[in-house]
Amino acid sequence: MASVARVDLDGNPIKPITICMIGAGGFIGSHLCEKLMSETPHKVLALDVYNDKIKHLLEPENAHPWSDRIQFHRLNIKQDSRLEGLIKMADLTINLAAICTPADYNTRPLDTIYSNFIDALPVVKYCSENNKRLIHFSTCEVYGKTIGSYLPKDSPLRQDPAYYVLKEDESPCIFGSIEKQRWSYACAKQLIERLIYAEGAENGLEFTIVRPFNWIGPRMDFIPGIDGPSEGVPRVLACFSNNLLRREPLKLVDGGQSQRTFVYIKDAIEAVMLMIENPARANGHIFNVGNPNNEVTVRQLGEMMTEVYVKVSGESKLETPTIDVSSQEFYGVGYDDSDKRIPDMTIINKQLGWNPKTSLWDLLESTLTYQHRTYAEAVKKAISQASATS
Ligand SMILES: NC(=O)c1ccc[n+]([C@@H]2O[C@H](COP(=O)([O-])OP(=O)(O)OC[C@H]3O[C@@H](n4cnc5c(N)ncnc54)[C@H](O)[C@@H]3O)[C@@H](O)[C@H]2O)c1
Ligand SMILES: O=C(O)[C@H]1O[C@H](OP(=O)(O)OP(=O)(O)OC[C@H]2O[C@@H](n3ccc(=O)[nH]c3=O)[C@H](O)[C@@H]2O)[C@H](O)[C@@H](O)[C@@H]1O
Repeated sequence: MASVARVDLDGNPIKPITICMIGAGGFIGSHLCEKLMSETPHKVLALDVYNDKIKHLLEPENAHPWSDRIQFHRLNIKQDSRLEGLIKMADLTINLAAICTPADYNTRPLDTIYSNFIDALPVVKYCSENNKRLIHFSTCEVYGKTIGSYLPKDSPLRQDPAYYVLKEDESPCIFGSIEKQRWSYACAKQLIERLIYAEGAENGLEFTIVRPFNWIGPRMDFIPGIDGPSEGVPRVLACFSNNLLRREPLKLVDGGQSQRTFVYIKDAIEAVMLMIENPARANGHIFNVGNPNNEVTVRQLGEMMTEVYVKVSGESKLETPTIDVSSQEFYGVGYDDSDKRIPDMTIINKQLGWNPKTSLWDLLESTLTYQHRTYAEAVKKAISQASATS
């Protein structure tokens, strides 16, 4: 329910605003819309090509108290003359639209670059020309590889945080060669960040850039063959969930040695809310949003997800829970990987006082409970239909 006397971090009352949210039908957008509808008085113009993940917020038969505060506009920002008008109607634009699954970066590099750079250009331009605030979603991938990854394997400096902790205002962006098309996404995101920063410096655009570090939770991506293409390759949470639901071994790319820090989507959404409602503290900043305490190798993630799934589903563990696959076999030519991603939290702590709360075990428990409840029956049905026709 929208509360009456909501105040910002400086004790000032928060005025209701209208937000133009582009990519509102995706994973992050769906959680942000849910939060804005259930806990604030703000209005959302929700733009996307799809709305399946926010249908529960839009259906009139549910007679939600917020039904006059959310409006869905089905449009593709690549070619739609309504975009500028919608940005003008809002106080703030949040741009989430992007191709952001690694399986696409090396196999559809042109679509990836167009989506993450070219298609975002008009959004930045309209915000700048109409003096509208912009919160743009970039990625932790703009850091690329750590400095430490270039040191000799046995160098003691690899243990020194100066060589791996990622800082918004200091760390370089280190990508592989052009043949490693994996970096097409990170490079496009870096250039749009630079363009937004330049619009701020030269034309006074009020902007905030968000660099998410592996946000995960319910509604992330799709389960192949159930609510997405059978041959599709989603991000790791959905890949491993799919394997667990189908009782197949989890595939560890190049031995699962890469490291990631995972943050629960609900914790991360709190950070975005603080940015929305504290413009004076958020404008002009780039924020890492992640959980430095939840670091694991991908192999450890697979092992933990296996344990958690046994607990929430009541099913037994496979004799061979994981298998190794090469990145070339799994993603094709041109794949490369970030070795390690630990966010420095100094800036977000200082500006917004935000800290993540949820441990990796707890966030996997609630997420895999959701995956099991949502998909287990459908997966069983699909498997039995496939065996009946083969
Ligand atoms: N989830 C994460 O941990 C994470 C990490 C780093 C960066 N990000 C960034 O955050 C943003 C949102 O990520 P997500 O995980 O919610 O992804 P998502 O794929 O679930 O959501 C993106 C949404 O944008 C929409 N979209 C894409 N192109 C569009 C277009 N041309 N016109 C209209 N809508 C379009 C898609 O339909 C989709 O619903 C992306 O910019 C992504 O690069 C996410
Ligand atoms: O989430 C983020 O912060 C960013 O990073 C992700 O990149 P990445 O973490 O590499 O993507 P995942 O698909 O989640 O893969 C994580 C790791 O698991 C591995 N993996 C993935 C899938 C699988 O089945 N097995 C497996 O070992 C990958 O090779 C990679 O090392 C995506 O690029 C973006 O969504 C986003 O910008």
